[in-house]
Amino acid sequence: MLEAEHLVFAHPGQSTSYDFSFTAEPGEVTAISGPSGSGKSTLFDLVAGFLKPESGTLALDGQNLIHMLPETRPVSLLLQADNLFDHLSAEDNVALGLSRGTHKAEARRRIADVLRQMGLSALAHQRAATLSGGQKQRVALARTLLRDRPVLLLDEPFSALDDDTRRSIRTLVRDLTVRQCWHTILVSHHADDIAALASRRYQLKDGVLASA
Ligand SMILES: Nc1ncnc2c1ncn2[C@@H]1O[C@H](COP(=O)(O)OP(=O)(O)OP(=O)(O)O)[C@@H](O)[C@H]1O
Repeated sequence: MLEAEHLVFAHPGQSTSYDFSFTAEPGEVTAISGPSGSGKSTLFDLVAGFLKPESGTLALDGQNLIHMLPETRPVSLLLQADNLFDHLSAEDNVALGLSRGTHKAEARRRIADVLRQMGLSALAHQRAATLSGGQKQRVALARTLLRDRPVLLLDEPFSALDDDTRRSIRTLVRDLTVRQCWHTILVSHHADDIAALASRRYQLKDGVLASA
């Protein structure tokens, strides 16, 4: 279980002080919604380690993550767009999810495997710049699968997609979350995304999270 207890933070020069507490279970999607400017990105930055809280704990299965650097945290992040390097192929973007020192043959096998699982084998050598929005999110998810960190932060990942693509990427997120036992946290303004995916919901208002 991922558990945040009183993660307290204030941006310099801002009057709002955040005090975040929440839990996220493995194999489940936990949804967080709240108006623009309510602090959703701030919360993600605290979980990912880009911001340091003034106090509080953030623990995964009892291990405190607060002192871990962003690159070593058990966390992956997927945004609405711009998750890929446009000049690299789909395959090379996915390869960025591999840990350093993976043997070449093993790397090739694992990359080909996740591309196949995500239905992307035919696009492996295509430059990311030439992919559709849905294909790009699929490639980004393939990289996340290769990385396989237990916490997945999703910041409006479906917003730029048409309805059919949105549904198929949503299904992928749900299936991967269950299969990989990820603690997936979804920030979304869309009630239908939340209804389709979330087992647990929080509303962010006035700097705190309330169960919704
Ligand atoms: N680096 C910063 N320095 C000062 N204030 C900041 C900084 N980053 C964000 N803020 C402020 O903190 C508040 C919360 O911002 P945040 O981006 O977390 O909100 P959000 O809920 O993600 O918004 P949106 O839905 O529009 O993306 C806003 O008032 C914002 O202006």
